[in-house]
Amino acid sequence: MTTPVLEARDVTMRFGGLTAVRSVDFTVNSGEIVGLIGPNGAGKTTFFNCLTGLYVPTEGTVAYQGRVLPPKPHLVTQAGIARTFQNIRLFANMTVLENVLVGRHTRTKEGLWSALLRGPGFRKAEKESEAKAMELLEFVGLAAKRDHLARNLPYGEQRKLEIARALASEPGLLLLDEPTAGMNPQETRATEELVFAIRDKGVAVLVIEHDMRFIFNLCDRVAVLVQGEKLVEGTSEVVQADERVVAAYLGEPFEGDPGEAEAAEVEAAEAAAASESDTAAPSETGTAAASESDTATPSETESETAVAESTGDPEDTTDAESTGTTEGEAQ
Ligand SMILES: Nc1ncnc2c1ncn2[C@@H]1O[C@H](COP(=O)(O)OP(=O)(O)OP(=O)(O)O)[C@@H](O)[C@H]1O
Repeated sequence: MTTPVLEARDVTMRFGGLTAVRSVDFTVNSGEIVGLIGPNGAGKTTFFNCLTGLYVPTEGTVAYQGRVLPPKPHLVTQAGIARTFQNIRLFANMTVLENVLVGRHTRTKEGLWSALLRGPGFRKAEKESEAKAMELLEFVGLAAKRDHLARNLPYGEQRKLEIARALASEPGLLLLDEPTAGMNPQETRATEELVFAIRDKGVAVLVIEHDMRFIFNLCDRVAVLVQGEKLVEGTSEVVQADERVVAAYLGEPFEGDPGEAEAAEVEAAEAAAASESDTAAPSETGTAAASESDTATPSETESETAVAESTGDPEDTTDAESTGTTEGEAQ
């Protein structure tokens, strides 16, 4: 029987005047792999951050196994939700094993004094933790590299290590933010197998990814965010066949487009402003030239944006998201 693991209700996140996520309802059931897709800037990571307590949603609630979660990352992890990040976040100068042991801290009972005095209780707990961490390293295929520094692992293995560390907190739900970003096809395929194996261990998975083949192969259900709103949700077949999804990715407007009302408002305001200025200064010379240059500007800006966007995708490897965590990056 499937039961809801995660239930987000009416989640909205605003940054000043910008609504990045708008009234999103979302459920992940036990045993499911669910995909969250959408064009750049659709609000996917913001929504993840609301689920994991990094952001306090402006409105709405997030519940895990029926209990509303406090918006605090460590309490969310303790409750049973773990995540990886778009930009890899490992302790670069720690070993592979140590990175996984850090992930276990929410599941160990030994306190600070016990750790400092290294009493028998602490040593026993430490042994158990190490055995569990090694099991996870076997699971992701990194056991042989237990003593390597995280920073020396190849990129694909750093991603695996992040997943092992997330699993170390023994979650019931794992959130993966672009797990195959920067991977070659073989690594992507291996990640797909790994996610299936995680699900088979009884952990539900929610994954954000831009690689559509990966998503549609992997997921039992896919939700599409566009401009902060959930546009479509269904099986891979349903989502792939929905013309609104294709239009959203191609940037074409469609009926009921979440941005349509706003665009109409802006157009109406611009038209009103133009007709006011026409009435105010009907005989001014140079109006035509000014309006020509005005119309030229947006397309110049667009092409600048297009160039900026086409010069690679640096965000995934070097930029840190501002999360307030104290973790170091491996790169
Ligand atoms: N901390 C923040 N402060 C202000 N605006 C933000 C913040 N984080 C995200 N945004 C804005 O919210 C919107 C959604 O961004 P978000 O990163 O969630 O999108 P995304 O779907 O994850 O995009 P991508 O696929 O490119 O990672 C964007 O317009 C972004 O600029």
